[in-house]
Parts: sequence; C-alpha cells; structure tokens
Amino acid sequence: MTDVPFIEVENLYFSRGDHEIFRGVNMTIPRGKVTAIMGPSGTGKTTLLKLIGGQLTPESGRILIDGQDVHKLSRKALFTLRKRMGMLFQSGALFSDLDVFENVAFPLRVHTDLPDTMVRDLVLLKLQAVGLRGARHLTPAELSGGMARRVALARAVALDPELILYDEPFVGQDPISMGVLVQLIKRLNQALQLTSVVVSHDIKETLSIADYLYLIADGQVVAHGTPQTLDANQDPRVSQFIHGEPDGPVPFHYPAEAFYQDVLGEAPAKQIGS
Ligand SMILES: Nc1ncnc2c1ncn2[C@@H]1O[C@H](COP(=O)(O)OP(=O)(O)OP(=O)(O)O)[C@@H](O)[C@H]1O
Repeated sequence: MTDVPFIEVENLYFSRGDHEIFRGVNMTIPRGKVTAIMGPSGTGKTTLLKLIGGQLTPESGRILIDGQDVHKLSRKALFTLRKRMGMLFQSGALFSDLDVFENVAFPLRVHTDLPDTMVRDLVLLKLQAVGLRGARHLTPAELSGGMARRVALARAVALDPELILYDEPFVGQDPISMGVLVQLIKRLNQALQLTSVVVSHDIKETLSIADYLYLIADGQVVAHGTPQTLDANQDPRVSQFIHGEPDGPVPFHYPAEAFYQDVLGEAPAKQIGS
C-alpha cells in the first residue's frame, strides 16, 4: 500500500443543461480507507460517483484513479479499470430470474473464464462473507430487503475489486439490517483491503464507519476531515448537516420563482407570500 491517493479529483466542473452541479471540486480519496461523501439532497453525490466510474464526463478538470485519467482512457482500458471497481448503487437490483448463487456468480461468468468449480468456491466465499451462504438457493423474491442488499454486496465484490462505490447503501433498511450493513462495509473494507467510497444521507451510520469525510454543497467541497474534526467544525453549513438540523444556511427549497407567481400565473397586486 502506498501513500498516493487511490482517487484524485482535480478542479472538477460539471453541468446538466444550465444547472451547474460542480464548480471546482477537489478531493483526494485515500487507499484502503472508507471515505464518505455527504451533502444535501440534489447536490450531486450520485453524479460524482458516475463521474468517478466513467459513466459521465466532466466539462473540465480530471479524475485520476490509481494514477490513470479516467476520461482519457480508451474504451478497452476503461473496461479494464471498471473491473477493478465494484458498485453498489440503489438501482442495482438483483436479477429476479436468477437465484442468489447465480446472481453472485454472474460477474465471474461474464468477465472470467474460470472453471465451474472455482466459480463455485469464489461465490461461496463471498456469500460466506456476507453471512448468506445458506441462502444460495433462494430467489430474490424470497429475500428480505436487507438480505437482497447483502447479496448485491457479495456480487459487487465477486471480482475482488480494489475500489467499491456505495450509493445510499442503507436506504430503506430497518435498524437491524442497517447495523449489519454498516459493520459489513467496514469489515469487508478491512478484510479485502478495499478502498470504499460511501455516499449516504444516514449521518450517524456513515460517521461510524468513515475514516474521512467530504461535505459537498453548492457545487463545491465545503468541508473535509475526519468525523471528529467535522463534528467539531463551527461552520454553520457543516454543523447544520452533521447535526441534522432542518433550519440553517442550506435551503429546504430547490430554487424556484416566487410562489405567488407560480400559483397565480402573474404577479398579483397584493403579494400573498413566497
Ligand atoms: N439524468 C439527469 N438529467 C438531468 N439532470 C439530472 C440527471 N440526474 C440528476 N440530475 C440533476 O443533477 C443534480 C444532482 O443529482 P444527484 O442525483 O447527483 O444528487 P444527489 O446529491 O445524489 O441527490 P440525493 O442525495 O437526493 O440522491 C440534481 O439537481 C438532479 O436534478
């Protein structure tokens, strides 16, 4: 393991139409650690993961993964790099017509020529790691939400990635499943010597496993540091977020024209509030 960061985001700019999502984001994501990216809804956390994964291209700036500029790679080189990344996205549903075993085996069958006996051993190892070896014959319809998330996690690490990107891994989980997932992410990170990037709204859970945190808002990094340093940060934007306060400098409303204009079509003689 070296001290060179696994991911470097340099002066990143990205827009969707007129909406400027990132304006000059810089980040370094250390190897072998869990780094959390947090921020208000709609700030672009999922977008950032897609930029890191090479699914989206920045307007300017660059993203280096293990020294390689993701957006300068040939298709083939990007494909090879992607095999080193596991992704657990909210939308990453299991294949409903395959059982648990075949869901985890899928990336191995697609990306390797390993013989069946080795695929079997690897799948059972990954299922053991998430505590579901005994559930291998179940279909996705027979799993609870928490079990399904764990199978998706086993599938995400099937190819032994070096990096794993988690998008909202705790969403929709009951407190027990959430606790299991939190521990699992930390344990897998250590056991497999992964670099993990976690995007999440669940502040308490995320703070409990993150080695380092970035807080983004308004297109920029507003703070970064260890959970302890962010907890002690006096910046009202940081404090509002970290302590989950509804009121503060981060607005509740997405930018919009004045309410009365929207509702009445035109500006009335008497303003009835915005
Ligand atoms: N495919 C798309 N086309 C146009 N705009 C999009 C698209 N996907 C996302 N956006 C916009 O980009 C912005 C950032 O979205 P993104 O999903 O990355 O935010 P987020 O921080 O992950 O939000 P949340 O925490 O609510 O999941 C939002 O304003 C969203 O409306």
